[in-house]
Amino acid sequence: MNDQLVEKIPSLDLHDFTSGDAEKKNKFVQDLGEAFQSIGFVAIRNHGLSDTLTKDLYDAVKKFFSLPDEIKQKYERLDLAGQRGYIGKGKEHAKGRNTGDLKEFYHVGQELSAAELKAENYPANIWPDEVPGFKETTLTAYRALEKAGQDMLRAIALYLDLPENYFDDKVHHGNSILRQIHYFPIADPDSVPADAVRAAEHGDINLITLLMGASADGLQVLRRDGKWIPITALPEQIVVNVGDMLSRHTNNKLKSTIHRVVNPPRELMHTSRYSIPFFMHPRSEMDLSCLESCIDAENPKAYTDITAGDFLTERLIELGLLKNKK
Ligand SMILES: O=C(O)CCC(=O)C(=O)O
Ligand SMILES: [Fe+2]
Repeated sequence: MNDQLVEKIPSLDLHDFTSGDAEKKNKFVQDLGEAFQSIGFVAIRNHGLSDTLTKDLYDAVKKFFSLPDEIKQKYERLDLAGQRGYIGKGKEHAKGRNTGDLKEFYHVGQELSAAELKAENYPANIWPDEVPGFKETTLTAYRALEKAGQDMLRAIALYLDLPENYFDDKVHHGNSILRQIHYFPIADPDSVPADAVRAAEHGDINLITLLMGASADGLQVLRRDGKWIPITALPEQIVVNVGDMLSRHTNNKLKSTIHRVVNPPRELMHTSRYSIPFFMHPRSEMDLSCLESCIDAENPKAYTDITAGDFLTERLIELGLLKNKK
């Protein structure tokens, strides 16, 4: 068990894992595993997203969010539980809260043929007509992040003494979501509920999250001793963290660390913040039961058995995105 209390999240180079150098690969696996057993977050470079792609993606996202609310609302489909398209201001709240977050966002999932979507039981993507290039750029980024996520999961599998390809078939056509977020400007800070924040503290639902744009101020992670640590990623890095599904599957060996996005100082509330997390989900049928190798006398089994699909449904109800049908 790694008991270090770090002041900043560790930085790793994904090229060390993929370059074919066995020594570097082993070190990457160990460093990643130790980081995920303690702070639950790392910053990664050489993740496969070019500067041009990142810039094009942000340009498209900024264009979309600058459209009038009435136009954006054309792409809001609340019957899809916020799983595709636009989700309006204040609609999502963190688990255990009622006040909505100060954000609007857009969700993109797997782009598959109609037959494949039906087989997986996924809704089709929704694309805005008003922003040329939005679809192409978003899908290119989706695929690059999915590839980087697959490499990260291979490293995690090795750290857990599982076959390197353990997660491969589980994430093939997985229910992953690219979330483009706009923390919108607020002209009068007194006009929003006093306890409203950009993103209230939460753990992510999925296996791992790959986050573009965390370098802008605001993102903080909760260290084990209760101290909030600001994330300071470099422009060329993306941040990768453990989500609740992976934490559950490893019986809490890997940590899904609570994080939040705090509001800027009052005089900067009129400014925007953008970020783009990729939530890497497995296929709905993945069994998230705690791995036997992570259960022992000191670490008794902490969770009941559940599939990824059922776990997601449970959490979407808790987030206010899915109405409880019971
Ligand atoms: O905006 C960020 O930096 C983080 C967003 C986040 O944690 C989330 O959407 O789950
Ligand atoms: Fe998050």
